[in-house]
Amino acid sequence: TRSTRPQRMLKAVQKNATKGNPESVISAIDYFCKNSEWAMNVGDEKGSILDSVVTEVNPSTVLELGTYCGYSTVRIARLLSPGTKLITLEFNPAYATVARQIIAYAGLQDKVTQVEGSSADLIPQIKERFSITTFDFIFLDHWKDRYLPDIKLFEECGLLRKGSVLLADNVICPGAPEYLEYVRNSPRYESRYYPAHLEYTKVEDGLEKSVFLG
Ligand SMILES: O=c1[nH]cnc2c(O)c(F)c(-c3ccc(F)cc3)cc12
Ligand SMILES: [Mg+2]
Repeated sequence: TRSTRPQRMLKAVQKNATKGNPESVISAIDYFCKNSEWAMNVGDEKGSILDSVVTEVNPSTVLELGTYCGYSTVRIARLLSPGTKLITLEFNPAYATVARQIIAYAGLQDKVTQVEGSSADLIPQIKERFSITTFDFIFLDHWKDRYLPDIKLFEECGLLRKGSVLLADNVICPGAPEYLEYVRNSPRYESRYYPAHLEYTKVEDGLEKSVFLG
């Protein structure tokens, strides 16, 4: 039976990247998406913005919503301080299976805890299951309709502290207008938009960075 796009992406990583070299894994995926098949990785332009925010925050506790094939997981994990782990959540088991192999190929499996399921189910379990009090950094890249309910869930579950940074992908395309309206008008957040483009295209998109003010 025909392979899936994530499986073909994994093959491209295994063929073109160097095992244990995260930069080469990132480059191999970007090359595949620019020259073979578009895929919904955050990409190199928005990925560089992600890198700069992660480096600035230097987080001890990290959550990613939406693993997909692990591209942004690798981008984030490669920048974390020794001993720091990130939790990444994926709803689609086929995506999670490919991500596990791509993260392992990059040699970053010890810095990543993969969880399969829905954010609505996972978020209320995090404190208990992972002994986390609050997150320093959260990357929202799962489903635009879950951005707003999930940020409210973070607040309700006490997972944010003064200074927690949330970075959301795709706030323009496909777009998360209700989320933007909330973080930009709530007195509890300081929000800033980073303009960029939809991965591997000229279409406008960008990242919204929102700092929880407590
Ligand atoms: O569902 C998504 N989850 C997370 N990230 C996405 C993304 O970065 C996209 F570009 C897109 C996307 C898909 C098809 C398009 F035509 C445009 C954007 C979707 C997602
Ligand atoms: Mg995205």
